[in-house]
Amino acid sequence: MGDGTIAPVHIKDVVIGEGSSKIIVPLTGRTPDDLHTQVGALTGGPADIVEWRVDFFDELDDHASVAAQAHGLARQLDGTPLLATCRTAHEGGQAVIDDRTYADLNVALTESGAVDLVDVEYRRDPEVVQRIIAAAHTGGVAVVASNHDFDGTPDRDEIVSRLRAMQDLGADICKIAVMPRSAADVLTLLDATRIMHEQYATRPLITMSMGALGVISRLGGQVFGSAATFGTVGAASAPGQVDAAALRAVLELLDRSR
Ligand SMILES: O=C1C[C@@](O)(C(=O)O)C[C@@H](O)[C@@H]1O
Repeated sequence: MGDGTIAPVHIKDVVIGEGSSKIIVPLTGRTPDDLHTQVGALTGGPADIVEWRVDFFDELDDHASVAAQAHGLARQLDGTPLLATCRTAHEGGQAVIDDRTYADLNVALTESGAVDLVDVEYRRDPEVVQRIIAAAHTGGVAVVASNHDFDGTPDRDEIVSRLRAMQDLGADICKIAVMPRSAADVLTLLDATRIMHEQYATRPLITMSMGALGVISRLGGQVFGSAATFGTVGAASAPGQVDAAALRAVLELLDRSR
């Protein structure tokens, strides 16, 4: 049981789980040149954290090249924390890889020394998940355990139980994205976030209801206990993400009213 105390996660100058919701901007470039251009467009913008969606990268199979690209991004980001995410096709991403390759890739990323956080799909093979979490923690990389449901919204207890399972695995941050079919589904996600945050969480959560119906959860999720939200500078990485600058304006408005 959580006792209402969430341990914030400190990544460079950013504290997740304290203060305003953090804005995470995804990069979806396929080549080093595309990625360089995308990072260039972030300068002076609202990104607190940048997510590299490694599954979009053309050279995904070459782990040395992935690690080199991570270093290139970290250099160009110059202090903005970097989250590496390989989203598999099981969870709505581009990567069609087996669990062992998934583990090798994520371990290579954590051992590169270039990334600050790594996304781990907690429903991959349990040994694989443990291997990545151990490697990340050995290297001082924070683990964002994740789960995506692009087909629908599980019921409230199921969402809470998935977030609790991620926490029990030793994740530093627990994240879930679900697809609403109705306004009630959006409320289900928000209420599950609230229950988890108030009753069980000992670490920060990131939750969102995707698609057009779910946008409200990306704007106001922090009221219910979501510590970060994804917004775009250019291309989106999931349905329902809104422009990061507009998102910043909304977050500031909410902060001013609190
Ligand atoms: O897990 C998430 C959340 C996300 O799917 C979203 O809905 O904003 C976007 C992904 O890039 C990220 O890895």
